[in-house]
Amino acid sequence: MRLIQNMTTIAECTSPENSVPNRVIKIAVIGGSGVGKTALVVRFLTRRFIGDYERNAGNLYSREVQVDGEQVTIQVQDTPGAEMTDNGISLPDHVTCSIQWADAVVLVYSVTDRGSFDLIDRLHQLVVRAGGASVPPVILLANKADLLHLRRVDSQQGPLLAGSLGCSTYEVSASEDYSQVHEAFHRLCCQLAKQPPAPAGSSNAPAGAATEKRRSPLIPRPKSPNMQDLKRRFKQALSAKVRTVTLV
Ligand SMILES: Nc1nc2c(ncn2[C@@H]2O[C@H](COP(=O)(O)OP(=O)(O)OP(=O)(O)O)[C@@H](O)[C@H]2O)c(=O)[nH]1
Repeated sequence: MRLIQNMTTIAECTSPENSVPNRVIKIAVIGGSGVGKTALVVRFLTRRFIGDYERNAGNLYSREVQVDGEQVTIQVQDTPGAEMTDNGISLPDHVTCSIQWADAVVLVYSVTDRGSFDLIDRLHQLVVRAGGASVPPVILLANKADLLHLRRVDSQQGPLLAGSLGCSTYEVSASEDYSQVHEAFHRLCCQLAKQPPAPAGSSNAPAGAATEKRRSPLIPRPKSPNMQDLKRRFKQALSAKVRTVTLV
């Protein structure tokens, strides 16, 4: 519970008498600035595309879903954008902590932003280093596929890069197509759900017991000045079936 203090979560209504804790699947979403990380996370969790976000300080979203017939809690950590600088890569600490915390990582670039594509290799190296002996599953998302006239990364380049990194890739559009986004995240969740369950008595333990050693116990949470605004937006976006919960 400490991990999700002071964070906005998005959850479907659940039965309060359900005493068996759900399996928790933790996913970190990382990539360059403005590639659509928040838009993708929100699209996956709420089906909605909300086109207007403040710069992301790193929020954790949570939702209960069915994966292969099992009720699981998916926690998705959105992260601030990484940037290439003259001295290498500029990476908020939050990103590294999120990778250490996660059971799986979603790497995102925008097909309209060559720089964000060039960052992926470096970000993947970071994931491999942070993972040590147990590198988490990774998928590569090429976002903004709808912006044909602004494309700067050919559609063949994503699969080539993914092949060299040993991960799956999906070309998606958070704004135009929910099903592609859902398929990418859902397949990842299915893959994680097949891993052995966490050891008894550790509800915050990762899905794979072997990966426990690399987990960061607590992600430092930058206080987002935009939290109130985000809450308002999500309340608008959520359907009647879904409620917004803030855990303090
Ligand atoms: N056309 C189009 N625009 C998109 C898509 N995904 C995101 N956007 C837009 O791209 C901009 C950035 O989206 P965000 O979701 O805030 O990107 P981010 O990666 O979270 O940004 P940072 O938090 O600044 O790193 C917003 O104006 C979105 O509306 C997409 O698939 N197509």
